[in-house]
Amino acid sequence: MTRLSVNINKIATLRNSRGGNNPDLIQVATDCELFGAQGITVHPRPDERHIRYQDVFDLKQIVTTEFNIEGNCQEQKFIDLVLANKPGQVTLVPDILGQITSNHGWDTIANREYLTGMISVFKQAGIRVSIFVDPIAEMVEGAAKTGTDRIELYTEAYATHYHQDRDQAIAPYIAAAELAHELGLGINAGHDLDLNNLKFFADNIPALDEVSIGHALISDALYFGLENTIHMYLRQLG
Ligand SMILES: CC(=O)[C@@H](O)[C@H](O)COP(=O)(O)O
Ligand SMILES: NCC(=O)COP(=O)(O)O
Repeated sequence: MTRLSVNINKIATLRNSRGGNNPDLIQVATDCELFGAQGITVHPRPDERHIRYQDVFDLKQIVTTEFNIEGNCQEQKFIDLVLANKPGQVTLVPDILGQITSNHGWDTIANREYLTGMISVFKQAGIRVSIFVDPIAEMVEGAAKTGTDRIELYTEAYATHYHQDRDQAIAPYIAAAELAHELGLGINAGHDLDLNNLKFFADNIPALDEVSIGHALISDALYFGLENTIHMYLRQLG
């Protein structure tokens, strides 16, 4: 069954907006796991707009499911943060400074040598590595040559086009996942997955190991409550 990793970036956004500790990020992470989340994901960014580097150290002490740290390994501070905390998984995302959110996967062909070197650093530390890629065959093939354990399919395009034509929206992701599986890569997915589009995605993507979901899930929790919302998302994953 596909595992649900809850991204708690937006809890930190709310907390930071008033400068205090409400909502308490550590308590929310603990409760997410209590409510059934099978992983906790954070995406510390250099401007610390939401997840702060200290949050990662604090979360490492209490996360009992799988801890997934996402971010840009082109920042030395990110590399040091991950190696100091040794999460179960690191997800390498090619963000550039000032992006409102992540909006593209790696060019795994142009960055093959760089990614191969970075991936070996984290794997030697005993950390599973996933790299953020678009559902493009050449990028998946390039990912397989870097030594990464998994890819994370960037699902914004699927979410954007889901309502117009869901079969057309998911087609490149099915093809990319089939290729990744043939190449021996694990398959994660994330970005803009929500209660409307998640079940169709999970039902149709072969060998999907994990989805990481944050923005929509936390937004839904404002209406349905966090415990109920996590259960609703888990039900979509069957
Ligand atoms: C890589 C990915 O798709 C998510 O981690 C996303 O980047 C969330 O980041 P924000 O919460 O800052 O939008
Ligand atoms: N890797 C995707 C993630 O962690 C959360 O993305 P989103 O659900 O906040 O768009």
